[in-house]
Amino acid sequence: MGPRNLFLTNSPESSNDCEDNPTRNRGFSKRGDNDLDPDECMQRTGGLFGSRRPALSGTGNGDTSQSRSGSGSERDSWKSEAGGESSDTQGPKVTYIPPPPPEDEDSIFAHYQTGINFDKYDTILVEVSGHDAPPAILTFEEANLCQTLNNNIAKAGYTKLTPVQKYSIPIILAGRDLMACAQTGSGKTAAFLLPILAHMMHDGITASRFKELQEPECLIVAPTRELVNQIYLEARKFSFGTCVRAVVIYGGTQLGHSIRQIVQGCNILCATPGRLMDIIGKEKIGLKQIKYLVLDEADRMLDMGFGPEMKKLISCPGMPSKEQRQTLMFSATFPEEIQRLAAEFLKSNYLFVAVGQVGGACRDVQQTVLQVGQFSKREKLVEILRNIGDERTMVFVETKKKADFIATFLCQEKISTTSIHGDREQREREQALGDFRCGKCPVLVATSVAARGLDIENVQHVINFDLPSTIDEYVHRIGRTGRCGNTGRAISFFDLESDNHLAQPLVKVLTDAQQDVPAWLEEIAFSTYIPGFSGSTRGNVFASVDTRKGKSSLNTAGFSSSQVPNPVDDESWD
Ligand SMILES: Nc1ncnc2c1ncn2[C@@H]1O[C@H](COP(=O)(O)OP(=O)(O)OP(=O)(O)O)[C@@H](O)[C@H]1O
Repeated sequence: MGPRNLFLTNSPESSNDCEDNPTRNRGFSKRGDNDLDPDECMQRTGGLFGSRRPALSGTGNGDTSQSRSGSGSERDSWKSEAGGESSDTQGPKVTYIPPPPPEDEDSIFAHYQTGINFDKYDTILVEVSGHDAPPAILTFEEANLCQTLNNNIAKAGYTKLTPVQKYSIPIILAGRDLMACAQTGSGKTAAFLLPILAHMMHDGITASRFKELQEPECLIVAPTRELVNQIYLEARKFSFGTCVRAVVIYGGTQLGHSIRQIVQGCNILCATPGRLMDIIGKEKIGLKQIKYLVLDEADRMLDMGFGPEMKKLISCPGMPSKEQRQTLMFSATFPEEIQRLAAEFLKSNYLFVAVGQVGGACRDVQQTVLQVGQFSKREKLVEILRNIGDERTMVFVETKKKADFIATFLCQEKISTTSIHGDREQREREQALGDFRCGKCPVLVATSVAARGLDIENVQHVINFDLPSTIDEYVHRIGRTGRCGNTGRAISFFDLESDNHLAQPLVKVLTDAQQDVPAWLEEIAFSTYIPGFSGSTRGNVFASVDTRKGKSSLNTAGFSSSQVPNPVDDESWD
């Protein structure tokens, strides 16, 4: 079974798609980029939060809200820009209506098993910084959740808290703002959903009913459509049997469909930024009642790609000030400069939870780095995939065109493959993910649009056909395997022509995750040492704790100078 319509690139639905902009646009670009697809989101650069994107031809896919050169003050520019999808004259309408998820209880609570290393989570060091942090809880019982929530937790197969849950749940229950950083696949979604739902239940939320303007209590934003959909399914699962209604809206789908979902009632809104701003602009969502604002993959939501949108969101009319709402940020990576930006969204007394090392890779993923030149990559990939057999494998490449190209190539090699990237129509993306999830196509070729958050059962392998531009992206990509205590493998092709700037951070990530570091990689890391190097676009590749603690403490949990050759020291990895 081959990928369908692989060459339906540049479809009208997707030409605005800004999900495929990896953190490459945070500055340091490793390649000449000549072979890269035009990355629309590069146009968003020009200063953190400061830039306005130039007008694109409005195609109305709803994941972007540019298209108007808004006039007037910054404060009300949200409205004119948010009209991005509203004009029917701006190109073909998006008509895709995603199929509703199954409603039966078994499907709602379907889950995969925790892995053999689940109990090892208990040994991971956790650091909480900030004042007056409530103590961690050790069991779900200690959280004192209502019976319905406890039933749902049990039906979801959760018997034991993960570390990020132990610390985050009491913090959120205590009403505190939170920035939490924990390894991929360690349960961050439930860490924010459960306490929010507990509060809502406790506050005696009124059942949602049909209204033209809905005023949700909770807003969850995430960078990709598939991820918000996944968060929505989790919210629906945990709110099962309650009167809390969760709704999901995202670009690439019919706007009218999003509106119809919302007007039926909405307590928890899960949204991608562009579609959210469109809907706010259409006055279908009012923000006055927002008590919880969650930024999942928060570092991504605040970087130059989505940061301006998030800034607009918090200055939308009606949005309660940070003092009046609870703001929660979660990610596996949190570069220092982004932590500083985040402060604008959070109360000054926010708490910072670091489970293990900020930006560290999950130790349940066995990482291998192979030296493979550009022209040998395809052959090597086929060799590896033939050895892997039918085990589910995600193959990451750097560009959308390459994703199509490699997927087609693999199909020609009789390896059942599908692909997901920002130039595919939403219908195709969902079909691809579905085919991969169910094992029909055990190989998924993906761009970074699939790097973050996706929780797919049984992904045993991640192959970085192309290494990403940043080490953060690498950590997220390999985190698609080795989830929830299960083990996984990641193989990365390191091209000496283009990847040398990643050698230092890679050595660091491998070492911290107790992986073998190839001698040749260490040598490159050593020889490409640049004092004050800030490649990889992370201000400090090894920021390990709360930036409020200052530089000196940043190194405590992250870096041991004995782990890399001299003269590289903590600071020099900056
Ligand atoms: N306490 C728990 N017990 C059992 N399973 C859990 C528990 N918490 C979470 N899970 C499951 O673990 C998987 C990973 O959780 P989740 O997707 O929330 O991870 P994450 O930390 O957000 O990962 P990422 O950084 O990749 O976004 C999910 O399938 C989730 O249902």
